[in-house]
Amino acid sequence: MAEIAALTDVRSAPHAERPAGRRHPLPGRQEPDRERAAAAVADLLRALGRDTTEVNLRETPRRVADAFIEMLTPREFALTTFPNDEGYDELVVVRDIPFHSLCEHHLLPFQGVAHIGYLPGERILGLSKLARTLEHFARNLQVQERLTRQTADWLQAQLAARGVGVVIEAEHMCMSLRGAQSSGSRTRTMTLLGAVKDDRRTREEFFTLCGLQA
Ligand SMILES: Nc1nc2c(ncn2[C@@H]2O[C@H](COP(=O)(O)OP(=O)(O)OP(=O)(O)O)[C@@H](O)[C@H]2O)c(=O)[nH]1
Ligand SMILES: [Zn+2]
Repeated sequence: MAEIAALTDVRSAPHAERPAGRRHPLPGRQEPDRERAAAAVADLLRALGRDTTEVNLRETPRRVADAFIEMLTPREFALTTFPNDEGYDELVVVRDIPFHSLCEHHLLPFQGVAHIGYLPGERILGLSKLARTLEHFARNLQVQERLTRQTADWLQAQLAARGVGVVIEAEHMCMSLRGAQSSGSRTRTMTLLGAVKDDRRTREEFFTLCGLQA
C-alpha cells in the first residue's frame, strides 16, 4: 500500500537518522496486480486489432503495466521540518517545480509546473518536501483541480502554516493529442489558504514570488 510518512520531528537531533514516523495509507487505493494489468493491456491491444503474438508486441503488455504501476505509485518520504528559531515570518516559495500526472478521464498524462509557497508558523519545512508532496498526490488518477487542492490542504494541515498557496500550470495530452487538439494550451489552477488567501499584501507577494502578476 502506498503510504506517506507523517511529520518527522528533527528538533532534538537534526543530524541523526530520522524516525520513521506514523504511516497514513492513502484512501481508495489497493495494491496493483501486475499480472492482471498486463493481461488487460494484451486484451486492449487485441481489441484494437493488434496481434500480441507478434515479436515486437510480445513484451508490450508487461511494459505498459509496469509503466502505469510506476506512474501511479507514490514514493514514500518523511515530511522533515525544522524549528523556526529565527522567527522567519515571510513567505517561502519554490517555483517551477516540474511534475506529471495522469488524467482520470483518458489515462493520458498532463504535465507542467507548480509553484508552492507557505507562510511558516513555528516550523519550517525541508524545501524538497514541497516537490515531494506534489509528486505524492500527482502519482494518481487525477484532475488538476483536485491535485491542486489536495497538495495545499495536506501541507496546511501538516505544517500548521499561517498560509499556503499552490499554483499549477499544465498541458493536458487529452486536449493536445486528440479531441479538441488544442496543442500548447495550458490550464492554470490555484488553491490559496489562510493569510495567502485573506491578506492582500501576502497574496500579492505570493504571486510576485511565483513570477505571476497579482
Ligand atoms: N476539469 C477538468 N477537466 C479535465 C481534466 N482533465 C481532463 N478533463 C476534461 O474532462 C472532460 C471529459 O469529457 P467527456 O465529454 O466525457 O470526454 P470526451 O468525449 O473524451 O471529451 P473531449 O476531450 O472534449 O473529446 C474533457 O472536457 C476533458 O478536457 C482536469 O484535470 N480537470
Ligand atoms: Zn483527459
